[in-house]
Parts: sequence; C-alpha cells; structure tokens
Amino acid sequence: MKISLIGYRGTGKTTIGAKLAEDLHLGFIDADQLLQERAGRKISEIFATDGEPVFRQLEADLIHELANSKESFVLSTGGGVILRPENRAALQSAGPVVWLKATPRTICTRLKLDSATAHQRPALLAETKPDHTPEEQMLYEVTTLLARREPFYQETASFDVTTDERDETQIVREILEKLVDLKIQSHR
Ligand SMILES: Nc1ncnc2c1ncn2[C@@H]1O[C@H](COP(=O)(O)OP(=O)(O)O)[C@@H](O)[C@H]1O
Ligand SMILES: O=C(O)C1=C[C@@H](OP(=O)(O)O)[C@@H](O)[C@H](O)C1
Ligand SMILES: [Mg+2]
Repeated sequence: MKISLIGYRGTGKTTIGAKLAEDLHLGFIDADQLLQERAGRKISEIFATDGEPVFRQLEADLIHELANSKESFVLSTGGGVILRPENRAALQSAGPVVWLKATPRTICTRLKLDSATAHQRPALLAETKPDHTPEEQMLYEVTTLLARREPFYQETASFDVTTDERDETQIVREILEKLVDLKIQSHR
C-alpha cells in the first residue's frame, strides 16, 4: 500500500510526505527527487533541454513503476502528476491519495521563499503578460494552472487537507485522522 500526496507546487507534498512517513514508520519516496537522481539532471534542465512532454513521459513511467511495486511507502508526487489519466488511475489503485491544498497567495509566498524554486522548478506557463511585474506574473500562473488542475486533484483524491497558515505537525495530524476515518469507512 502507498499513501500518495498530490497538490499544486508549494503545497508541501515533499515536506509533509517525509514527516508523514516518519510518523508512520514507512519509507518515503519523492517522485521528483528519484526522477532527477535517475536522469542525473534537475527537472528544470530536462524542461529546458528536452521539453515538458519528455519530462511528463519520464514522470508517467516512474509513477507506473512505483504504484506497481510491492513495497509500502509514502509517495510525494510532482504538482502536474494528475494531468495524465494513467497517473491518476495508478495512484488511486496504489492506496489512499491525499490532496494538499493552499491558496494561490500562500503558494506564491512559499515558492518565493524556497531556495529550490529558482533551480528546480521551471515556469509552467508560456504565456507572459508584458504589463505584469514578476510577482503578478507568478500569481497569474498559479491562479490559472490551479483552476485548470483542480478538477483532476479533486477526482483523484481520497480526501483533502488545507495547509494555509498551518504547520507541519497540524497538517500531518489531520492526514492521520482522515486516514483512520477512511479505513473505518472501508470496513463498513
Ligand atoms: N505548512 C507549511 N507552512 C509553511 N511553509 C511550508 C509548509 N509546507 C511547506 N512549506 C514550505 O514551502 C516550500 C515548498 O514545500 P515543498 O514541500 O517543496 O512543496 P511541494 O513538494 O508541494 O512543491 C518549502 O520551502 C517548504 O519549506
Ligand atoms: O506542477 C508541475 O507541473 C510541476 C511540479 C514540480 O513538482 P512540485 O509540485 O514538487 O514542485 C515538478 O514535478 C515539475 O517542476 C512540474
Ligand atoms: Mg515536491
């Protein structure tokens, strides 16, 4: 069984996944980190050199492999994993799927503070607004993509957890409570 974390960039999938795994005494895999290790390149380099479709194929192959492995672990995914129907199905078949939510403002604040952002996280929208400041452009990208992706997160998730103005401990506690509820419901 895998417990997968999905959600937009900066909602805390990598951070919360590691803590959740620790609390549950389970292994932890961050799909993006494993993909980068195997490729020997940062995701931003893969995007820049080969383009997004090549990254999405590497991502889909890895999700397929991980979802079908026999091990139990917590799996943090990349924000765009829900774009492909085969990824959504693979994650659902592997176990509970937790959707971490945050508002566009929270996401932008976190990404601005995150040192990994500049090196690792490629810009995802080709469309740029010439009259926008970098901050406005980022908020525009996050708001636009979040609206587009929300139905897919919703469709894939077993439940969601809001992360705005909450620390790791509170978020992990709510995930654990909801996992228990899910188990109780499945036994009814
Ligand atoms: N609940 C939280 N409150 C404040 N900052 C957070 C929280 N969760 C994550 N962060 C910070 O936000 C940034 C992005 O987190 P990360 O776990 O990499 O998100 P994701 O994997 O979803 O992109 C990191 O700098 C992280 O420390
Ligand atoms: O939202 C996306 O499409 C992406 C999110 C990133 O992962 P995080 O959500 O961990 O930042 C990473 O997979 C890649 O840059 C694409
Ligand atoms: Mg991550």
